[in-house]
Amino acid sequence: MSFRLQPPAPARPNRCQLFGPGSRPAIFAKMAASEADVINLDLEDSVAPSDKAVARENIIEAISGVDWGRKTLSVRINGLDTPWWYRDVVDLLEKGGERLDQIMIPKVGCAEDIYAVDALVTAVERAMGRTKPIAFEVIIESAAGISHVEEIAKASPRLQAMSLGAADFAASMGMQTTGIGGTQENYYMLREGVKHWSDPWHWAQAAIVAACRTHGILPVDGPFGDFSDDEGFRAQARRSATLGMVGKWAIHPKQVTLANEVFTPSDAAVAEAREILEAMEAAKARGEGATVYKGRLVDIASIKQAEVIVRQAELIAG
Ligand SMILES: CCC(=O)SCCNC(=O)CCNC(=O)[C@H](O)C(C)(C)COP(=O)(O)OP(=O)(O)OC[C@H]1O[C@@H](n2cnc3c(N)ncnc32)[C@H](O)[C@@H]1OP(=O)(O)O
Ligand SMILES: O=CC(=O)O
Ligand SMILES: [Mg+2]
Repeated sequence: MSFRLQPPAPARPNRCQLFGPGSRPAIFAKMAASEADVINLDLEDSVAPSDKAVARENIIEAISGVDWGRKTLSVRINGLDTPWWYRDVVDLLEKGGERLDQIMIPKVGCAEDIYAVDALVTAVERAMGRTKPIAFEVIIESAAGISHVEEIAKASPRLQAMSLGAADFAASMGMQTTGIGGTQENYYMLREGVKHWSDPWHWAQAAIVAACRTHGILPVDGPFGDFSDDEGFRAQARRSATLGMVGKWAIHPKQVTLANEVFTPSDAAVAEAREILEAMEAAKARGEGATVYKGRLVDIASIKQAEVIVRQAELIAG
């Protein structure tokens, strides 16, 4: 470990973030009754421009009017390039009550975007005498966002989570696809006439995970658009979990179970992690830093790997 220690990410479950348009209040209670760890009420791209004001009112009413249980409650505000975002922030904080946990800032391109929202949020919080500071989460979904991902990750102590937004990211990068996440038909290598598909999201995900882990933020995989393709969702989510992401968005309620399944370590994985910790305890008692577990090397780094899995399981168990 460097002299500068890696800070821990917020200790809360974030396996699934369920989205719903703020212009569709009929689904709010269904969202609250879901098994998602985080609820994202949307004011941005799932809401038509003509519905922005009414969606804001719906959400303000629902923040205190719906029982959200122990879920993290987040509202996605409009982007900083729109005329709506400042009113989103001011009204949510002035009229929304203390139950709101988090604001999601979309399409961030640089640290100054976070600074601007932080300044406004701080002023309204002080004016209102709010006692619970609002947390931030951001979406990396543009060429500028991914280019400045590390400076964004350290932009504010309010920042708790960072998602990859595959749809806007693809558009901003000029990617030749209308698919939202997952396998892209034309992204393959050819060897002896056989196609081998690669993962076009991999590098952006890895950059996000590295920035998040450096600064103690939760890295999250964004939407998977084809909600009729459960296996496609699982495959995308498994790759994200393997890379270090802690959860994934659900854009339809049927994706919640899938995300929870993938981002909850299996009983077998937790049992194996605990066995590795025991094997290393025994090794330590013998004065050894390395030993053999099921025919393979485990050493002091394996303790940290096993602890990641055990900590995830404990966090989810509450
Ligand atoms: C891509 C880039 C992004 O920014 S993604 C994030 C922004 N997008 C969103 O928030 C979209 C969220 N999803 C939705 O609006 C809807 O799920 C869409 C995809 C339009 C499908 O809605 P709909 O045609 O009603 O689906 P359905 O008939 O299969 O619904 C079955 C039951 O589930 C309900 N439902 C629907 N959506 C949600 C939701 N997001 N959260 C909770 N419940 C939901 C429906 O009301 C329906 O319930 P019931 O069985 O009639 O009681
Ligand atoms: O906001 C999410 C996206 O994929 O775009
Ligand atoms: Mg987007």
